[in-house]
Amino acid sequence: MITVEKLHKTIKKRKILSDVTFSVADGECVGLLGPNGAGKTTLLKCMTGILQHEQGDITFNSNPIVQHKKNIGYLSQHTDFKPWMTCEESLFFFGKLSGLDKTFFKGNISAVLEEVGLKDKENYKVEQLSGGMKQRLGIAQAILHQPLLLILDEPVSALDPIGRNEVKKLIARLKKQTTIIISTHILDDASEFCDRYIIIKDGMIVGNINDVLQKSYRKQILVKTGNVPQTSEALKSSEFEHVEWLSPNTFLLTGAEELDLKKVVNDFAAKEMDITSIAFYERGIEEIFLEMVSDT
Ligand SMILES: Nc1ncnc2c1ncn2[C@@H]1O[C@H](COP(=O)(O)OP(=O)(O)OP(=O)(O)O)[C@@H](O)[C@H]1O
Repeated sequence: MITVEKLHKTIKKRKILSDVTFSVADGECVGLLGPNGAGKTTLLKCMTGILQHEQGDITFNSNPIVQHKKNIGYLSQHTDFKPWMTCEESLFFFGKLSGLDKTFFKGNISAVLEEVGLKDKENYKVEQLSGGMKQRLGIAQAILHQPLLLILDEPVSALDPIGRNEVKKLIARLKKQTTIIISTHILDDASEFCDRYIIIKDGMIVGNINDVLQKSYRKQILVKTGNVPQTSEALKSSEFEHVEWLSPNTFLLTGAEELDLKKVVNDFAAKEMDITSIAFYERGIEEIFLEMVSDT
């Protein structure tokens, strides 16, 4: 379990993180989402010990996280591989640079390259790799020492759809064996592997999308209808808090409390409304994210 409690970080006299508190359970894959400049990279760097925070605590299984550096794998937003080195040499170089035990990680390089799907590229130079392959090499470097916690800063944002797909598949595999915290701008991608999302804005945690999803579920029903004039009349007499027409024959019902779908269907049937489809409306994470980070 990782906990971040009342974290404050100032850079050049400017407050970058304020009172940041959250926790991540073992085995979770948590998305850290926020607009540009929200403080995601700063937060992740504080968690890896690259940056020092001035107030607050970050713990890993109840101990200060700095004592657990060997259990953390980190992929920074911009990898710094040398173009002339091969994949194998790159991993060896970075393993040595981060003070890993040589005998251990040397034997592990082959297995890790296999894990990220680069086994047949071990003698390729970095300059010969595609964007997706480079990012997978970055992840290989982050998992070389078999960390318990993997921190990935924007692993997919700079990639084309093919590269994104390669990296997404890899993350989906890794989440079965490691706790992952991942910052990203691409919400659709995040929804493919994240169990939960933490939203950060202006250096503060503004909420948890899952709480909003849970609270709003069953309060809205999306209906498609064939007989619009009669439908409009029937809705006037109903108990719904709000009716929003999304297209000439589609409307969204909002209840003050959770709605009973079966009852609504029966009521509409009694009023002889021609309903072609009816279901609870599930809001997307993008919609909720934009609402949470908007200034209005
Ligand atoms: N070394 C630094 N010197 C000055 N300001 C900095 C420094 N590092 C970060 N900042 C500022 O801190 C704020 C948060 O930056 P950070 O990189 O953590 O945000 P982010 O959410 O990761 O952004 P992005 O999504 O654009 O990568 C920004 O306003 C940034 O300009």
